[in-house]
Amino acid sequence: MTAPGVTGAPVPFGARLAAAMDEHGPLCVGIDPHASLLRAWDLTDDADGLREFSLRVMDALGGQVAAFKPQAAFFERHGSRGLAVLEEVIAAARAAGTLTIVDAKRGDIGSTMGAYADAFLADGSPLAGDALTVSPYLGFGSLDPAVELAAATGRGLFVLCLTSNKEGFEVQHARTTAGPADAGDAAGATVAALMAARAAVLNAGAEPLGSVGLVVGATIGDAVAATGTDLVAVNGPLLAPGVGAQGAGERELATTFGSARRNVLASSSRAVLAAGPAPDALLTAAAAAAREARGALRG
Ligand SMILES: O=C(O)c1cc(=O)[nH]c(=O)n1[C@@H]1O[C@H](COP(=O)(O)O)[C@@H](O)[C@H]1O
Repeated sequence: MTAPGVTGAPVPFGARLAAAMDEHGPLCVGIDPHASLLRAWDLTDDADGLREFSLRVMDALGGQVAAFKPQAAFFERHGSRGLAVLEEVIAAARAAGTLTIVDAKRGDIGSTMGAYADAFLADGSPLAGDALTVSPYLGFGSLDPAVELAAATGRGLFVLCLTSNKEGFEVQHARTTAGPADAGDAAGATVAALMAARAAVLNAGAEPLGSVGLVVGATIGDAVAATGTDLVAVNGPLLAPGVGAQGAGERELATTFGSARRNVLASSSRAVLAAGPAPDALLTAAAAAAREARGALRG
């Protein structure tokens, strides 16, 4: 269920996220219920423990942060009961008025991508949050069914561009050769720059922010410049995982994104979750992470 605008059309995700970042600070809390975290919280590593963990996070932080990002893998590892918990988490976030980015990193072709879009982006689907992470490495155009359904329902996408893991360069820094006929100026560009250019076309003219975002890890050092990726031109939200447990902090956030930093949504999972299970401690950890993100990205 998307938030209706004045005209009855859904308010686009980019506008809703921009407002949430202004209100709560540019921080997304990732919900990654690792087995080790369940143990640390004295919970069982099964669907019951997963449910208890996730709903405690919702209770402690719902309405207090710009967004949640449940990582689908940690729900899928508990089978169908785990997926039911993911549905419950999405509904709880909606009830709390907090945006949800479902981190499922889907990517496929044609009608199969259409089915993923139906699952994660259609009104009424229990797995549909406010946005979805997607992988463009079957070609950006393979994401068209998701792009179209997200636009129609006021939802957003985060397209993997420069990921936080050290292996990503093999694909993302590679250069296209002659380039397909429709690549235009991007022919011969790095793959990352091409993905960003494609997102920029979709977000052109959107205010205050388009709804087709990119994932750009906060751990990538000088990769934005090295790949010639124009993050300002994207005019969309930039999801920046890698904060906290993967080692990035205020300095990395401030230096990685340059003049695109106002569009960045920093994302931290384990570093916030490890503060639990006490609700006050979770809230304190999230507030500290949000303060740091605000200082680094909006100071
Ligand atoms: O799409 C993502 O969120 C993502 C992209 C990326 O490049 N790197 C990355 O770590 N992530 C996700 O962000 C989360 C990071 O968790 P922490 O390292 O615990 O903060 C995990 O759910 C990852 O799957």
